[in-house]
Amino acid sequence: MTIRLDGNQTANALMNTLQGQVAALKTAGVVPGLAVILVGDDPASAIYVRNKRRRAAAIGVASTVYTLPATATQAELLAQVAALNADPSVDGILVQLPLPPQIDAAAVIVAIAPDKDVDGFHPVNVGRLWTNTPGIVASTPYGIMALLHAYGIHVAGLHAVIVGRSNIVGRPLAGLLLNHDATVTIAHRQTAGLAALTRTADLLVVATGQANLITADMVKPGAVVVDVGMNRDAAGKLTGDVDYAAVAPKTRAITPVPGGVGPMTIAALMMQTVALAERRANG
Ligand SMILES: Nc1nc2c(c(=O)[nH]1)N[C@@H](CN(C=O)c1ccc(C(=O)N[C@@H](CCC(=O)O)C(=O)O)cc1)CN2
Repeated sequence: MTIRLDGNQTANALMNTLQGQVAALKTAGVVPGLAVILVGDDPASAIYVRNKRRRAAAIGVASTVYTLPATATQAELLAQVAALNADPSVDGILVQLPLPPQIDAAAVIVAIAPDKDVDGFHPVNVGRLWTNTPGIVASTPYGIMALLHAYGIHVAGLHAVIVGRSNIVGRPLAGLLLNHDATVTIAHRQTAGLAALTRTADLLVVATGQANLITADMVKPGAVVVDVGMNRDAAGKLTGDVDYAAVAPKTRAITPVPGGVGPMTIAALMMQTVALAERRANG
């Protein structure tokens, strides 16, 4: 029988644990602080930021959202980052992506203090991941690993195929899976023979932004399938990159969209914010 990897349920369980950790921190005089910078008026980003704030409030993390207009300059954004770097009450800083075109996202990420970079996008944290001394890791890959762990799915020895090579998902997930002894292949737009490759995957992770890219014939029977896609159809309905109805019966386990990886992304952000606050509490 196929296991539905329920991100909502798993995230809620993790939140309960985090609530206890935050209460213990507060008793020790430390309130975990999360700063979120939102630039512009992308509607999806506004929803994700609102959900981050709600999740933070629910477990007792003090979160502040700094909203800058779509016309904000690079200098204004860097000044905001610098102020938060210097604020001792802030444990984690993140800049919601995507950014407006006049902003150089890489330059902004590199300006965040690496030990406050709760998104794990700073090159120092990327280097830590790829040298297998990870501290903070990108939230979506971290959330995927937590989801697999919650369902007792061990990746050691599995052939993991990741379709998508973004800095937010594909690349950091490859590092994490490798660190957990999976054999990893990353596929992308230029990969020839995608279907032949995905059919070799024991663990197939898809993060392309192409609705229904993965069809049943592209999946090995008994594979674990993780769908990171978030696509809106003409009616506004959210779908993943995997044809869920056709693929699910072939799999050992699969994430739904919505309710799979998305909620785990925010849970992972909270886990890492609390971990940074614990680091502060422990000196
Ligand atoms: N600075 C960052 N920017 C972005 C990140 C990130 O990790 N850091 N990831 C994504 C957006 N994102 C979090 O920021 C995110 C996306 C989706 C979800 C989620 O819960 N999705 C729901 C569906 C929501 C809906 O109906 O639209 C689900 O899958 O069930 C959470 C977080 C890009 N930017």
